[in-house]
Amino acid sequence: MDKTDFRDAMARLGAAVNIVTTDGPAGRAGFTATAVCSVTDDPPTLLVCLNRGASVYPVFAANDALCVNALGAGQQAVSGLFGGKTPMAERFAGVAWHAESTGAPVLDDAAVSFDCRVVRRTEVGTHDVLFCEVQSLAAHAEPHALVYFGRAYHELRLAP
Ligand SMILES: NC(=O)c1ccc[n+]([C@@H]2O[C@H](COP(=O)([O-])OP(=O)(O)OC[C@H]3O[C@@H](n4cnc5c(N)ncnc54)[C@H](O)[C@@H]3O)[C@@H](O)[C@H]2O)c1
Ligand SMILES: Cc1cc2c(cc1C)N(C[C@H](O)[C@H](O)[C@H](O)COP(=O)(O)O)c1[nH]c(=O)[nH]c(=O)c1N2
Repeated sequence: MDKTDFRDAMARLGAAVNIVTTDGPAGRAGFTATAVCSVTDDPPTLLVCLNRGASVYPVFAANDALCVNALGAGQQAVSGLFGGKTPMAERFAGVAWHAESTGAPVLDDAAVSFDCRVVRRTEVGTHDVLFCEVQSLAAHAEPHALVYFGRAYHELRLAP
C-alpha cells in the first residue's frame, strides 16, 4: 500500500478540527489534530493520535493532562497557527484561554472542549495513541463546527 494512496483516501473523510493542548511539568504546548475519536462513554474516554516527530511530542510525552478543543466555524486561522512551524508562544497569543481542573489550556471560544487526563499510551507506527479520560467539558451556546475534508476547511452550522 502506497502512503500517498492512503492519504488520498483519508482526504475523503471529513473530520473535526481540534486544538489539543497540554500544560504541566514539561511546560505548555498545543497542536492541530484531526485524529481524535470517541472510545467509550464509561468511563468517558477519547483518543488522540500524535506524531512522535512533532516538535510538541516531548511535552505531551511528559505531561499527563491534555485538553481537546474542537474548533467552530470561523476559527480556521487558529488551526493554521497550531498546525505548523509557528513558535509556541505565538500559537497561544491572540486567542483567549483558561484552565479547568487539569490545568491544560481550554480555548474560551471552542465549539466544545474536553479537559482530560491521559490514562494510557500506545505506540503505532509513527504515532502515539493517547487514551484520555474526560474530567470536564464545556460546549459553546451555539452549535457549529469546523470540518477538514478534501484538504480544505468547511464550516457547519445547524439550520435555524
Ligand atoms: N493524523 C495525522 O498525523 C495528520 C492528520 C492530518 C494532517 N496531518 C498533517 O497535516 C499535513 C497536511 O495534511 P492534508 O490533509 O492537507 O494532506 P495530506 O495529503 O498530507 O493528508 C491527507 C490525510 O491523510 C491523513 N494523514 C496525513 N498525514 C498523516 C500521517 N502522518 N499519519 C496518519 N495519517 C495522516 C490525514 O487524514 C490527512 O487529512 C500532513 O502532511 C500532515 O503533516 C497529519
Ligand atoms: C488540519 C490538520 C490536522 C492535523 C495536523 C495538521 C493539520 C493542519 N497535524 C500536524 C500537527 O498539527 C503539527 O505536526 C503540529 O502542529 C506540530 O508541528 P511542528 O512539529 O511544531 O511544526 C496532526 N498531527 C498529528 O500528530 N495528529 C493529527 O491528528 C494531526 N492532524
